[in-house]
Amino acid sequence: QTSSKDKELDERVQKFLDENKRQWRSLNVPYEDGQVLFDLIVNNNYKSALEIGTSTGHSTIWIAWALSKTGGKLITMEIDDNRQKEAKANIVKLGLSEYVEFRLGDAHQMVKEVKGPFDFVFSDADKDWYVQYFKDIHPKLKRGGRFTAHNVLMSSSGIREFMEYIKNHPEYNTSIARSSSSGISISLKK
Ligand SMILES: C[S@@+](CC[C@H](N)C(=O)[O-])C[C@H]1O[C@@H](n2cnc3c(N)ncnc32)[C@H](O)[C@@H]1O
Repeated sequence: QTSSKDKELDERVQKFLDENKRQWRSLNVPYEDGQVLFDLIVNNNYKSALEIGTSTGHSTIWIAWALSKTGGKLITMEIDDNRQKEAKANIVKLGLSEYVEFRLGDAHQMVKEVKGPFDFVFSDADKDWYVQYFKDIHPKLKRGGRFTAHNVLMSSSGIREFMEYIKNHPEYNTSIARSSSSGISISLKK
Protein backbone atom coordinates (compact mmCIF):
# COMPACT_ATOMS: atom_id res chain seq x y z
CA GLN A 1 0.00 0.00 0.00
CA THR A 2 1.33 3.42 -0.96
CA SER A 3 1.15 6.17 1.67
CA SER A 4 0.64 9.81 0.74
CA LYS A 5 4.29 10.45 1.72
CA ASP A 6 5.45 7.79 -0.78
CA LYS A 7 3.17 9.29 -3.41
CA GLU A 8 4.63 12.75 -2.83
CA LEU A 9 8.16 11.40 -3.14
CA ASP A 10 7.30 9.58 -6.38
CA GLU A 11 5.73 12.69 -7.88
CA ARG A 12 8.63 14.93 -6.84
CA VAL A 13 11.32 12.59 -8.20
CA GLN A 14 9.47 11.76 -11.42
CA LYS A 15 8.90 15.47 -12.10
CA PHE A 16 12.57 16.31 -11.49
CA LEU A 17 13.78 13.48 -13.72
CA ASP A 18 11.38 14.42 -16.51
CA GLU A 19 12.15 18.15 -16.35
CA ASN A 20 15.90 17.58 -16.34
CA LYS A 21 15.95 14.81 -18.89
CA ARG A 22 18.06 16.77 -21.40
CA GLN A 23 19.91 18.98 -18.88
CA TRP A 24 22.62 16.64 -17.63
CA ARG A 25 26.08 17.78 -18.73
CA SER A 26 28.59 15.87 -16.60
CA LEU A 27 28.93 12.51 -18.38
CA ASN A 28 25.65 11.41 -16.82
CA VAL A 29 23.67 8.37 -17.95
CA PRO A 30 20.74 8.98 -20.29
CA TYR A 31 17.25 8.83 -18.78
CA GLU A 32 16.50 5.48 -20.43
CA ASP A 33 19.54 3.90 -18.76
CA GLY A 34 18.47 5.26 -15.38
CA GLN A 35 15.15 3.54 -15.90
CA VAL A 36 16.94 0.21 -16.53
CA LEU A 37 18.82 0.52 -13.22
CA PHE A 38 15.61 1.42 -11.39
CA ASP A 39 13.73 -1.58 -12.81
CA LEU A 40 16.52 -4.04 -12.00
CA ILE A 41 16.55 -2.97 -8.36
CA VAL A 42 12.80 -2.85 -7.84
CA ASN A 43 12.04 -6.08 -9.75
CA ASN A 44 14.69 -8.03 -7.85
CA ASN A 45 14.11 -6.36 -4.49
CA TYR A 46 17.77 -5.39 -4.17
CA LYS A 47 18.70 -3.58 -0.99
CA SER A 48 22.46 -3.08 -0.79
CA ALA A 49 23.84 -1.11 -3.71
CA LEU A 50 27.19 0.34 -4.71
CA GLU A 51 27.77 2.94 -7.41
CA ILE A 52 31.24 3.74 -8.73
CA GLY A 53 31.15 7.20 -10.37
CA THR A 54 28.48 9.49 -8.91
CA SER A 55 29.22 12.58 -10.99
CA THR A 56 26.36 15.04 -10.40
CA GLY A 57 24.00 12.23 -9.51
CA HIS A 58 21.65 11.32 -12.34
CA SER A 59 22.03 7.55 -11.93
CA THR A 60 22.30 8.08 -8.16
CA ILE A 61 18.78 9.54 -8.15
CA TRP A 62 17.38 6.59 -10.10
CA ILE A 63 19.11 4.06 -7.85
CA ALA A 64 18.15 5.87 -4.62
CA TRP A 65 14.55 6.17 -5.76
CA ALA A 66 14.44 2.42 -6.45
CA LEU A 67 15.94 1.73 -3.02
CA SER A 68 13.27 3.90 -1.42
CA LYS A 69 10.85 1.22 -2.62
CA THR A 70 12.86 -1.81 -1.45
CA GLY A 71 14.04 -0.21 1.82
CA GLY A 72 17.68 -0.40 0.74
CA LYS A 73 20.78 1.77 0.85
CA LEU A 74 23.34 2.96 -1.69
CA ILE A 75 27.02 3.77 -1.25
CA THR A 76 28.17 6.02 -4.10
CA MET A 77 31.78 7.00 -4.84
CA GLU A 78 33.18 10.04 -6.63
CA ILE A 79 36.63 11.63 -6.87
CA ASP A 80 35.51 15.13 -7.93
CA ASP A 81 34.44 17.30 -5.02
CA ASN A 82 32.33 19.74 -7.08
CA ARG A 83 30.41 17.03 -8.87
CA GLN A 84 29.75 15.26 -5.59
CA LYS A 85 28.47 18.52 -4.04
CA GLU A 86 25.98 18.91 -6.87
CA ALA A 87 24.87 15.28 -6.54
CA LYS A 88 24.38 15.73 -2.79
CA ALA A 89 22.29 18.85 -3.34
CA ASN A 90 20.06 16.97 -5.80
CA ILE A 91 19.56 14.06 -3.43
CA VAL A 92 18.76 16.38 -0.49
CA LYS A 93 16.35 18.44 -2.59
CA LEU A 94 14.46 15.31 -3.65
CA GLY A 95 14.22 13.91 -0.12
CA LEU A 96 16.27 10.79 -0.90
CA SER A 97 19.11 11.35 1.61
CA GLU A 98 18.24 8.44 3.86
CA TYR A 99 18.96 6.04 0.99
CA VAL A 100 22.41 7.35 0.02
CA GLU A 101 25.85 7.46 1.58
CA PHE A 102 28.34 9.57 -0.39
CA ARG A 103 32.04 8.77 -0.40
CA LEU A 104 34.65 11.16 -1.79
CA GLY A 105 38.01 9.86 -3.03
CA ASP A 106 39.71 7.50 -5.42
CA ALA A 107 37.46 4.51 -6.04
CA HIS A 108 40.53 2.39 -6.94
CA GLN A 109 41.26 2.30 -3.23
CA MET A 110 37.74 2.78 -1.81
CA VAL A 111 36.31 -0.21 -3.73
CA LYS A 112 39.01 -2.45 -2.27
CA GLU A 113 38.19 -1.24 1.23
CA VAL A 114 34.39 -0.99 1.16
CA LYS A 115 32.57 -3.50 3.27
CA GLY A 116 30.01 -5.64 1.46
CA PRO A 117 28.05 -7.59 0.76
CA PHE A 118 26.17 -5.94 -2.12
CA ASP A 119 23.37 -7.24 -4.28
CA PHE A 120 23.57 -4.48 -6.90
CA VAL A 121 26.61 -2.70 -8.31
CA PHE A 122 26.73 -0.01 -10.99
CA SER A 123 30.17 0.70 -12.41
CA ASP A 124 30.42 4.01 -14.28
CA ALA A 125 33.81 5.58 -13.51
CA ASP A 126 37.15 5.13 -15.33
CA LYS A 127 36.79 2.44 -17.99
CA ASP A 128 40.43 1.29 -17.81
CA TRP A 129 39.78 0.14 -14.28
CA TYR A 130 36.53 -1.79 -14.99
CA VAL A 131 38.15 -5.23 -14.76
CA GLN A 132 39.88 -4.38 -11.53
CA TYR A 133 36.69 -2.93 -9.99
CA PHE A 134 34.92 -6.14 -10.92
CA LYS A 135 37.66 -8.34 -9.43
CA ASP A 136 37.56 -6.36 -6.19
CA ILE A 137 33.75 -6.53 -5.98
CA HIS A 138 33.27 -10.17 -6.98
CA PRO A 139 33.83 -11.63 -3.46
CA LYS A 140 31.49 -8.97 -2.01
CA LEU A 141 28.61 -9.59 -4.43
CA LYS A 142 25.83 -11.89 -3.25
CA ARG A 143 24.64 -14.80 -5.37
CA GLY A 144 21.54 -13.64 -7.22
CA GLY A 145 23.00 -10.13 -7.24
CA ARG A 146 23.94 -8.18 -10.34
CA PHE A 147 27.07 -6.31 -11.42
CA THR A 148 26.21 -3.71 -14.03
CA ALA A 149 28.54 -1.47 -16.04
CA HIS A 150 27.87 1.53 -18.25
CA ASN A 151 29.21 2.34 -21.75
CA VAL A 152 30.00 -1.23 -22.68
CA LEU A 153 29.16 -0.57 -26.35
CA MET A 154 31.97 1.99 -26.37
CA SER A 155 35.11 0.90 -28.14
CA SER A 156 38.07 1.20 -25.80
CA SER A 157 40.67 -1.27 -24.63
CA GLY A 158 39.37 -1.15 -21.03
CA ILE A 159 35.83 -1.98 -22.12
CA ARG A 160 36.97 -4.76 -24.47
CA GLU A 161 39.06 -6.31 -21.73
CA PHE A 162 36.18 -6.05 -19.23
CA MET A 163 33.60 -7.60 -21.58
CA GLU A 164 35.95 -10.49 -22.46
CA TYR A 165 36.58 -11.11 -18.80
CA ILE A 166 32.99 -11.02 -17.62
CA LYS A 167 31.46 -12.93 -20.53
CA ASN A 168 33.86 -15.79 -19.86
CA HIS A 169 33.44 -15.80 -16.10
CA PRO A 170 31.88 -19.14 -15.09
CA GLU A 171 29.95 -17.66 -12.14
CA TYR A 172 28.12 -14.98 -14.15
CA ASN A 173 25.49 -14.78 -16.87
CA THR A 174 25.93 -11.54 -18.79
CA SER A 175 23.57 -9.70 -21.11
CA ILE A 176 23.60 -6.16 -22.52
CA ALA A 177 20.75 -3.67 -22.18
CA ARG A 178 20.61 -1.48 -25.29
CA SER A 179 18.26 1.11 -23.80
CA SER A 180 20.64 3.75 -25.12
CA SER A 181 23.57 3.67 -27.52
CA SER A 182 25.89 3.48 -24.47
CA GLY A 183 24.91 -0.05 -23.45
CA ILE A 184 24.75 -1.45 -19.92
CA SER A 185 26.22 -4.87 -19.17
CA ILE A 186 24.16 -6.80 -16.66
CA SER A 187 25.91 -9.73 -15.03
CA LEU A 188 23.93 -12.02 -12.77
CA LYS A 189 25.97 -13.92 -10.18
CA LYS A 190 24.78 -17.53 -10.28
C1 LIG B 1 30.47 8.78 -16.42
S1 LIG B 1 30.61 9.77 -14.98
C2 LIG B 1 29.35 9.12 -13.91
C3 LIG B 1 27.95 9.54 -14.28
C4 LIG B 1 26.92 9.21 -13.23
N1 LIG B 1 26.85 7.78 -13.01
C5 LIG B 1 25.56 9.75 -13.63
O1 LIG B 1 24.82 9.07 -14.36
O2 LIG B 1 25.24 10.87 -13.24
C6 LIG B 1 32.07 9.12 -14.26
C7 LIG B 1 32.49 9.77 -12.97
O3 LIG B 1 33.51 8.95 -12.37
C8 LIG B 1 34.42 9.79 -11.71
N2 LIG B 1 35.68 9.05 -11.57
C9 LIG B 1 36.60 8.79 -12.52
N3 LIG B 1 37.64 8.10 -12.00
C10 LIG B 1 37.36 7.93 -10.69
C11 LIG B 1 38.03 7.29 -9.61
N4 LIG B 1 39.21 6.70 -9.77
N5 LIG B 1 37.44 7.31 -8.39
C12 LIG B 1 36.23 7.90 -8.21
N6 LIG B 1 35.54 8.51 -9.19
C13 LIG B 1 36.10 8.53 -10.41
C14 LIG B 1 34.52 11.03 -12.60
O4 LIG B 1 34.95 12.15 -11.85
C15 LIG B 1 33.09 11.16 -13.13
O5 LIG B 1 32.35 12.09 -12.39
